[in-house]
Amino acid sequence: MKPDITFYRRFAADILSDKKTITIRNQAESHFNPGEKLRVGYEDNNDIFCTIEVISVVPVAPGDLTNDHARQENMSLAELQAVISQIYPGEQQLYVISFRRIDEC
Ligand SMILES: CC(=O)Nc1cc[nH]c(=O)n1
Repeated sequence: MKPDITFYRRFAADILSDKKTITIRNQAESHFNPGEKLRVGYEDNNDIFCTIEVISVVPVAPGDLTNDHARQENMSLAELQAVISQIYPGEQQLYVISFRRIDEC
């Protein structure tokens, strides 16, 4: 079965150990709703590695990212800003998807 959302493989360990509890996405992936349960897969092969429940989806401008966002990504703010500008160059509107991991697969 296809995942509902995918992550780069390098983020999987942090998700599975509950150190990463948000993901920042663009409009194309802002359609999730609180309470929705999502199958989570690897970006490179779509293999599913866990399930998460969406807690909230909140708009954020890249310039408004904070240390609190970085802590929830298990990164420094400088690392988070670099990752976001690499994945979403030039995007002015992003969305913070907060989640809790339900289980490993
Ligand atoms: C596949 C993909 O886009 N993964 C992302 C993007 C932004 N944040 C994140 O945690 N994972």
